[in-house]
Amino acid sequence: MSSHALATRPAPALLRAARRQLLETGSVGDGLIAATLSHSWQRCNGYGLAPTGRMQGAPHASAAQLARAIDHRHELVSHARPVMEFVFEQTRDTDSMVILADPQGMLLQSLGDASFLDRAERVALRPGANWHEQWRGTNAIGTAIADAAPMVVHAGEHFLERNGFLTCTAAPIADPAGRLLGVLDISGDHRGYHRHTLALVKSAVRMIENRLFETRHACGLRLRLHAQPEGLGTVTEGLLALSEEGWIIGANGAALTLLGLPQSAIGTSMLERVLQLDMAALFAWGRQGSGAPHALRRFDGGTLWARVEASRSVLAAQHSSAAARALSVPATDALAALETGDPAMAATAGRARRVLDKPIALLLQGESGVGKEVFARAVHQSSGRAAGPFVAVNCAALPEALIEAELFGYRPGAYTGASREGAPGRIREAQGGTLFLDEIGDMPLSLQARLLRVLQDREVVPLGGGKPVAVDFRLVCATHRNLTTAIEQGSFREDLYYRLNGLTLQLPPLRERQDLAALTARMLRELQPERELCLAPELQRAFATYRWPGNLRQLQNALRTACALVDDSEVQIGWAHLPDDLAAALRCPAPGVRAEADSAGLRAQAERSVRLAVQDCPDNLSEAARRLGISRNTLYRKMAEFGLRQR
Ligand SMILES: Nc1ncnc2c1ncn2[C@@H]1O[C@H](COP(=O)(O)OP(=O)(O)OP(=O)(O)O)[C@@H](O)[C@H]1O
Repeated sequence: MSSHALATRPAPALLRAARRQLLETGSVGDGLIAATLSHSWQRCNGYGLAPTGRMQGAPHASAAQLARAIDHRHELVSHARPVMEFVFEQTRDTDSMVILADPQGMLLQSLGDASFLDRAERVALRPGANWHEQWRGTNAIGTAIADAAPMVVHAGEHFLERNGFLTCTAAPIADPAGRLLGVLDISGDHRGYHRHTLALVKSAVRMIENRLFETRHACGLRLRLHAQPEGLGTVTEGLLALSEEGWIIGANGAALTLLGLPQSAIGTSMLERVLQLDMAALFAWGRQGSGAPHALRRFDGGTLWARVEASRSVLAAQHSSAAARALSVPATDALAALETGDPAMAATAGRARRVLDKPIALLLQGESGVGKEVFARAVHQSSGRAAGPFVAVNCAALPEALIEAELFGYRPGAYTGASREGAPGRIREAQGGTLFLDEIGDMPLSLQARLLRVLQDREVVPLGGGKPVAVDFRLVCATHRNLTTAIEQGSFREDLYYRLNGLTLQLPPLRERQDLAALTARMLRELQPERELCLAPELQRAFATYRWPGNLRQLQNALRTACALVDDSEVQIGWAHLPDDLAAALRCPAPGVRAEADSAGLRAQAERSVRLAVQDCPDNLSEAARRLGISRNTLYRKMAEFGLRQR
């Protein structure tokens, strides 16, 4: 990370000359002031900010919004707080304050000298205020976010003159997957400027990042790295989290520096590419458990010292999968293929694995597009029924009469339009395998009663009568609805719910997953196996803060488009390769405080998008759904909600 850390600050006269030039010509000539500063000033000019006079309405969160934001970032806040207190102790009585901000520039918490607080209050340097550059011009917090780098903004370097009495030093805080989590800042009276403040902020950020890393990867395979063995265990050590196959799934900044890797390597690189090492040896060291440092060779000949740590369960799992490999049994099941480093997803797969071959029905819950059907297939493939059929039925897609025939089968001539041969029905087709009932919450009540009978009696009676036929299948259901609410409202049978819900598994929405980088890398490999494509770093950052309303489906569609647009000579996916609507959504400043309240606006926006997509593809709703990054079922629901009719 480069930092705008000048040993000496530019003279006020130089700053004045540069500012005049900016206001007169719209840009600042090379060499007058540091490039980081002139770029930031030009951005502020572009935002239409005026350096003098009254400030335009910057957003300020209400107490409830602030509490929600703190709650949303509770992991960051809880790890940052003790470090902030430590930093505050170091800076006490220096007319300054220590501040934590979120990635949108909203101040979450602060600790300050009483003597300075009054003046800070005047420029809204208090929790709830937003210090994004767009509102407050060049400032250490906002500019550190914009440049993803540590930043010092001193006195007249602030774009708004009203902030000129401040000296501010900030550094971004990244999570172990390289995503921006927040910013730590020390702000004070400009007369108290001290060059060592930058070093203090940087090491405080390192402490917070290391604490986050230790919590996130407490259960996996970890490597501590340092150029000297004595450096292991200190705040300067590199920290790496690895998957069993050796993928780098988490890292702190020091580890990336030691290995000479960019942040984009997290989730996309294997450790064997940068170090001469054998994963089996790594596990063996972990099993020794002595904590002794081992020497590792970089391909450039340098030596690094490493300490290996792994939880017992990881070591045991690796041991049994190594044994399975030795017996040439597939080492990983289909569920393992869905684990790309997200702890919630790994826990869900682990719970499913425990009941794989037991007669326990699974109920998958999660938003549209999180991969419920993919998960159901993986359960099937990992189970003893893998050789049998996997039959998926979408209960929301068909009218009641058809779904009844589709599911339970019918005898010849059972109803008008029935085929002459009759049909066994999807339940019987699942014989010996898995029946997946998607959108079970949308199943009509009358069919719920029939399904309940099938599950109780384990036999099906086809429509039109006849002898019951015994059936044996594994049931997996999925819904995005809250079935308990549906029961209260009388639209779902409670007795059926208990039959379906042997075990409920919750699949996390993409915005909450910690493995976005690894997941993206895997999707890119699957889409273009013969190429090594990766995301441009600025896109990675934008992806990490986006909400992904369409979840994995939306991500996969975006990457599919990008793969189609990227030239053969290119290795990085950039803005130009994204679908226009996604690029626009990613570019618009993160919603932060402003958009939160505006759910009516969001609804109107959603309605507009759905109308446009349906207008564009009136005869192909699958295509319309694909463009919107939602499933066809969701599109039908949205069309009904917005009063749009199918042609
Ligand atoms: N682990 C994964 N890796 C790659 N792609 C995935 C993964 N999980 C899901 N997808 C992709 O995301 C899309 C949505 O998956 P799926 O249909 O399983 O979601 P869903 O939760 O059942 O959606 P809905 O509720 O809308 O039916 C599919 O195109 C699928 O290929």
